[in-house]
Amino acid sequence: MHSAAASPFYQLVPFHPKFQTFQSKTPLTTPYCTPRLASISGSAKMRPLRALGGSSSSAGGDGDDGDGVVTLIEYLGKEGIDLKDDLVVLLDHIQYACKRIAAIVASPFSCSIGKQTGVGAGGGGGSSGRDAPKPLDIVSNEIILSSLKKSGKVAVMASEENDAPTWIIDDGPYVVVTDPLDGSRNIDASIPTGTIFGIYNRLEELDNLPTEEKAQLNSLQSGSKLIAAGYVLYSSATILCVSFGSGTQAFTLDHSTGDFILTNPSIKIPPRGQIYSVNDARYFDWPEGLGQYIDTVRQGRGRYPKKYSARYICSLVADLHRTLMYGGVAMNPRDHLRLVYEANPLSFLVEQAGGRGSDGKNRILSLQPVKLHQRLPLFLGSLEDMEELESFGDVQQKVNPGYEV
Ligand SMILES: O=P(O)(O)OC[C@H]1O[C@](O)(COP(=O)(O)O)[C@@H](O)[C@@H]1O
Repeated sequence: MHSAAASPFYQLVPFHPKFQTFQSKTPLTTPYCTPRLASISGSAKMRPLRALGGSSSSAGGDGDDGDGVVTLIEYLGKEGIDLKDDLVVLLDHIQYACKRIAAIVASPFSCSIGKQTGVGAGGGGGSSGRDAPKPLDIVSNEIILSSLKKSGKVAVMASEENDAPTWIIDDGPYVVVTDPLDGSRNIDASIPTGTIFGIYNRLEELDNLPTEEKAQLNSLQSGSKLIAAGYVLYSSATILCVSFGSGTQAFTLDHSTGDFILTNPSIKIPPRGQIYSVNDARYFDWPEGLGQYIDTVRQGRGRYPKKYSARYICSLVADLHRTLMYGGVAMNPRDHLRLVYEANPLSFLVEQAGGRGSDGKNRILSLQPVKLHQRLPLFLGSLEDMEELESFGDVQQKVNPGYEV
């Protein structure tokens, strides 16, 4: 018998508190259990359990101690890129939160969350209708917020799901912006979803302002100030892709140990792909330039003399991940996606992989946000594809007849 009715759903997935401080060398069999730096030692020196066994001598530099396996925490720590301890602790809490979300979106009980929690409309930016948050959006938001609080490293969290940023602690060194579960409108069909996050330093010069004001201003930093950004893709594999400003790396969740394993070091987006990704049903609402660009590349009449293919999952993280892997351009040409917690972190990742993020006219990271839930057209992709697209001039869609689906 399940006692599901008695407790919030997200407490029912297999995360027993005992696993959060698990230190045994015994191989783990329970999925998603990972040592948690902050709860064990608060130090970046803690080494997680090995994914595949192997020697303990260090090869140095990339966290690989000779067995060819590098976990996320090893990569971040002293034997990897050697981030500040505070940032390692924060990342450890973010990856833990995302494992919890991964378990929930894949759970047979996820569809009953709404009934159990009674959550529904509301949420960030006064959204309603198709933009209203789904129960899983709210649950994911709570999971991320709880992890950020427990990290002790975050002053303020700005989320798609909250009208205003949430002030957490005065001396937290970091600011986190996040879309906790993007693409959740697809969730009932088990289509991939994702978490997006960006990390800034707290602006200490604002410390004396009233809380609401400093929360807002810290969250509205330009994307050029990001110190880290990432996404977690919940798909056939759970992928954590992250950049700290020196390249973009992807890690794949090993379900047998609960570790994220480095699988795609130094991702380089191909300079040109052969794929465009857009909601093609809006063709007749597009401006002339965008229509001409798509017509050109799909007929193989562009600078690259091959016919392009269309791929559109309608889940931003999934569409971007494919674009990073295969090249091409992923876009949403209307004012729909959000600058602060979607466009900025994703543009940072794409640029760090050698690509470009633009609103069709300007580099995304050069834009100064003026409000938290600000929307804009978004184009992300391979350098040559982006240059060709922008050469058509008029690519931002202004017409919105009120799409319902
Ligand atoms: O309806 P469109 O214009 O194709 O937009 C789809 C896009 O909206 C998103 O679902 C995000 O919208 P929400 O932030 O409202 O969930 C993306 O994942 C996806 O790329």
